[in-house]
Amino acid sequence: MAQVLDGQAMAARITQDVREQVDLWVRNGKSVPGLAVVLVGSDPASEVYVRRKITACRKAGIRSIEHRLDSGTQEAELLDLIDRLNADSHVDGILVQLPLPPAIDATRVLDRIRPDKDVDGFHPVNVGRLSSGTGGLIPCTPLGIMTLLDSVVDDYRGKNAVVIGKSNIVGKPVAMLLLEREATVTVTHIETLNLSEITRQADIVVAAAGAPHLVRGYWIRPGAIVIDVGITRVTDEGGQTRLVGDCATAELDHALAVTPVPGGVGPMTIASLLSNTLRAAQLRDDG
Ligand SMILES: Nc1nc2c(c(=O)[nH]1)N[C@@H](CN(C=O)c1ccc(C(=O)N[C@@H](CCC(=O)O)C(=O)O)cc1)CN2
Ligand SMILES: [Mg+2]
Repeated sequence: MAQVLDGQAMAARITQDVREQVDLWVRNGKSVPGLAVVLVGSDPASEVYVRRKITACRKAGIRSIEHRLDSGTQEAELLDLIDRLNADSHVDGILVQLPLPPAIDATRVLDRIRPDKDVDGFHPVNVGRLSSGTGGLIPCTPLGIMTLLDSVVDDYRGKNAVVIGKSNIVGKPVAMLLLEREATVTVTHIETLNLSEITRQADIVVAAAGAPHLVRGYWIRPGAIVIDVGITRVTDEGGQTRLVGDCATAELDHALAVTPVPGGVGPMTIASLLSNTLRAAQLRDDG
């Protein structure tokens, strides 16, 4: 049987660890780290994620400040809010929940966030730092994936890692992080030909295509590690909805380790946001 990497349990440990570091930070006379959470519109999934982020902040002793704007908000109004949060010394991290309504240019909004408050790691300065291996804030899902992988991989050198998906949020940054550890990285996507032949060469597969059960048992070689990033809500014949990952996990008994959906990468995304917020507060304090 493959080991199931319990993201929920690992996220709870990270939250506790951040809590202890925040308490120490405050005992040393520093101000409580603050995270501004911006939600535009009422996308149901975004509502769930934002709620979870705010609950996680409370558990970690981080002050969260919620800014909810209606779906008709003008881009200028949102940029104005970002400017105010950038200038507010009580705000260490700024998070704009994605997706934004189509009328708003998400790139323009994310580029407006001060790089040192960009706890999502989406600003071009942080993207550039990640690709040049020179620090910066790392996007939350890739950071969570690396923490999960680190629990089963000692040394990435000589390992073949295949990433499925080329998004700016997951695929590209996780490829950079794996490359930084000196894994041999292949980035593939939904248009890649002979995908299963490529994944069969992999020691590590990160599936982030958003395609339910794309990765079948025969795609994975015995002893490989499989990280399932996809979360798709499907409705079965009885009208019941459930979450399905990118991997047919029931066919992966021969893997060394797999992440479940739900309860794998998702909770680690939120835990990584807490670590990034504390880090942003510390980096800003250090000057
Ligand atoms: N500003 C950002 N927007 C988005 C990000 C992000 O990192 N920053 N990532 C995703 C959504 N996301 C966080 O925001 C996220 C997705 C999923 C989970 C999660 O815990 N999933 C659960 C299942 C959830 C459910 O029951 O529906 C799991 O996998 O166990 C957390 C955060 C896009 N937007
Ligand atoms: Mg402060």
